[in-house]
Amino acid sequence: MAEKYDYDVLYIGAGHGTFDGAMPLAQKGFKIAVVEADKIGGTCPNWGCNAKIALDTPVKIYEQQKQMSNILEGNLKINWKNNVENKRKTIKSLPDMIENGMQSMGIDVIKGWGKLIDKHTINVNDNQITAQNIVIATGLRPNKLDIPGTELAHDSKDFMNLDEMPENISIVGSGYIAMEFATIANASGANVTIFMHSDRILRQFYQPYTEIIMKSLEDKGVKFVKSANVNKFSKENDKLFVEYGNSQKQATDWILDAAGRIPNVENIGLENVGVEFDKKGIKVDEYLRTSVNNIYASGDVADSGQPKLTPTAIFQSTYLMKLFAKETDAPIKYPNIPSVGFTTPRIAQVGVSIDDAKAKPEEYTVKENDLTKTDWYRIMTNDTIAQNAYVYDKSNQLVGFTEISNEADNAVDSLLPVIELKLSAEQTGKIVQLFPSISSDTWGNM
Ligand SMILES: Cc1cc2nc3c(=O)[nH]c(=O)nc-3n(C[C@H](O)[C@H](O)[C@H](O)COP(=O)(O)OP(=O)(O)OC[C@H]3O[C@@H](n4cnc5c(N)ncnc54)[C@H](O)[C@@H]3O)c2cc1C
Ligand SMILES: NC(=O)c1ccc[n+]([C@@H]2O[C@H](COP(=O)([O-])OP(=O)(O)OC[C@H]3O[C@@H](n4cnc5c(N)ncnc54)[C@H](O)[C@@H]3O)[C@@H](O)[C@H]2O)c1
Repeated sequence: MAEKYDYDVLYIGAGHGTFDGAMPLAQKGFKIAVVEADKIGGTCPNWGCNAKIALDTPVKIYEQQKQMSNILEGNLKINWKNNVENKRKTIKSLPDMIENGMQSMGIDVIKGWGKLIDKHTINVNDNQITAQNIVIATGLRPNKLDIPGTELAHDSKDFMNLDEMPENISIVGSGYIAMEFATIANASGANVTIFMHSDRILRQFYQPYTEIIMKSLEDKGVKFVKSANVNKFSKENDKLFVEYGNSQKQATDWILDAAGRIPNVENIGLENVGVEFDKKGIKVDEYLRTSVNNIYASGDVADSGQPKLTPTAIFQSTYLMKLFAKETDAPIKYPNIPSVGFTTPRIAQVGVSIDDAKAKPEEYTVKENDLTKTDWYRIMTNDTIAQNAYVYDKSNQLVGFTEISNEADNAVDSLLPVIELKLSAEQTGKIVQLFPSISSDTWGNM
């Protein structure tokens, strides 16, 4: 293939929006190049999911051993230096593993900044490379607050590479990154203050549950400043300050700006070829095609209306593989994409949310459970927070599920086939789980 052009498909960016689809496409005989300006693998392995979960795993264990202090003796604590070192060790091999994987399938991996010159050509390292189809998968970057002193604040990447845990940390924002990193910093001994834009945390999730997470963090010493209106970061002598509200000011040692992430759409030549974009990302149709017919967008940079998460990026890059290989000519049809906040306890959901179900009682019924009272599994670990809610449609089909508990991620994962494949009661009745296990509890309550 690829007679007229150097490549059949050229990807800009080497994250999940690219490699999950590019590798099987190369295996099918397509000639492929991947251009990456930074670390192979992109955000998720290096600065996102994998890096974060490596730091968080000791935090979950630390919180659970505190719950079992009636049985376990001694006071364990988190050694931050060791935690960061272990995280570095754990993820170190991932970029090479992904690069070797791509190369072994015949993909040319090109290190450098890719920029569109025309609809079939990109410039990288002063070389022009042509391709029949181009996929832009350049991801997101932190949205630095546009306020005086913004350069005094740090981002999530900096947090995960802190050599010492500062005594006092201020976090601006109350989304995924703010809440997950507040959980980690608090368990690691820092005094954490969260400066909220509004009065809600983790706004994608069911508010009564997120309020429980907020209360739980408050009980552990985290301070929340609601509707803070942070307007300046400043430095006097060696002390940093977060200035907010009406001339209020708080001293701190380290500031995490977690006020969201924005698409990488600049300086990649989108304007040169007429690829349309706005602040939500690159506009795509239901084939992930941009406004230029041989240029596609995948993963976080695409404004696809889907949550900007790794499962979305994997699904999109895999869909493009099938489209390019002519294994499908159908528009992309998304599965129910699950999401989880890795706080302790976790909050996770899939399918129809509790809010949407309660807003349409004529369409849905919601069955809520307090698992700390009825679920011996959680009683054993002394969990004080464990609730879930099953959403059914009028035919009694399970269409949504939300849980707040230490095992919420596993509970949601176990129900995905029931929701996605619309398994009937007869079908689910044919399946028995391991016992005791989270999925046996989760299915048993269904
Ligand atoms: C702290 C943090 C924690 C997260 N935790 C989770 C989680 O637990 N679960 C989850 O599902 N999601 C999580 N996410 C989100 C997840 O990481 C992203 O959804 C996923 O990585 C998106 O993949 P992508 O390929 O679209 O973009 P990215 O992985 O960001 O890859 C884009 C790549 O493009 C490269 N690039 C950009 N411009 C150019 C150019 N011009 N030329 C060449 N290369 C270029 C970049 O260097 C980057 O490597 C987290 C994100 C962060 C920041
Ligand atoms: N567990 C996970 O799946 C996970 C974890 C971390 C990150 N992510 C992904 O990474 C991306 C970024 O996460 P995030 O936490 O940065 O984004 P987010 O959108 O979850 O949160 C952004 C926060 O910034 C606040 N904010 C916005 N503008 C502000 C302003 N001007 N001043 C103060 N606060 C402001 C918002 O109110 C919100 O609380 C998301 O796409 C998310 O899906 C996912």
